[in-house]
Amino acid sequence: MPLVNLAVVLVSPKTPGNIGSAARAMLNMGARDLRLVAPRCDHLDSQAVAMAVHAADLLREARVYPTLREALADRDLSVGTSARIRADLPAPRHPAQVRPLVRAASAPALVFGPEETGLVNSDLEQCQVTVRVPTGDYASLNLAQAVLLVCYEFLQAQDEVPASERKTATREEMEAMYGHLHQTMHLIGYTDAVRARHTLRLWRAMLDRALMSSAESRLFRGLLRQVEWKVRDAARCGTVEGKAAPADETALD
Ligand SMILES: C[S@@+](CC[C@H](N)C(=O)[O-])C[C@H]1O[C@@H](n2cnc3c(N)ncnc32)[C@H](O)[C@@H]1O
Repeated sequence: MPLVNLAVVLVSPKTPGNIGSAARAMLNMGARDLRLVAPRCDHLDSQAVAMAVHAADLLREARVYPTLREALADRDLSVGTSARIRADLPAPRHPAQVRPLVRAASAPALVFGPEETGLVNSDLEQCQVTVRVPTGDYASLNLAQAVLLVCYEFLQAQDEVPASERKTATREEMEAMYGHLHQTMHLIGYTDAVRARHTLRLWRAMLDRALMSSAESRLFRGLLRQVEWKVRDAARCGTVEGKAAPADETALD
């Protein structure tokens, strides 16, 4: 079965040959949707076309985005990839461990980083999960080889069970929800400008694990709207019902 609706996102790739080889690897695994975020070279360069071989159409059809957020907006699962383990982010998983997530998704994306540096933390924060292909001591795979291996793993997952009918929230809906959560946290004094990023990161990791549906993300935002309304109404009337939570109950970070 081909990887019907999988998008492969290359963030800021530098070398045309790598983009062409990545396109070839995608076609090998049955994926066709290539997305480039702020590429640093021409993806239709002759070297890219030569390395793509029969996948040159994927290069011609590739879409270019200014930001990762825009490239992921219509996706319901985004999986980051990294050769490195980062101290300040959740540990990456073995690719086989994300099979249940892949099976639940109807519009997944795989995100790969630039050749020299890999994805930065703010890119990985936009992914529900990060995977790392186990290797020998030298962990850094060539970009196209990483695309081939991780797409292969996705293919195995999709082959096991047909895609679910459940409508998982898109990344655009989830990002809008996180923006709303951020705003509400500030309004109620749950966090401040210094701690906000870290606090939100903890909440994002927890809520991303829930694989919310569109309806559930709207339900959550309904709760946030009610909190906002209540706080503003109390401020208008000069009363606040109930007590604020003790500091140690809210201080997760
Ligand atoms: C050449 S690597 C970048 C290496 C970079 N020095 C780093 O430490 O992340 C280019 C991209 O291939 C993917 N990649 C390379 N090795 C990987 C591995 N072992 N597991 C998962 N992805 C890998 C990642 O997307 C990475 O950003």
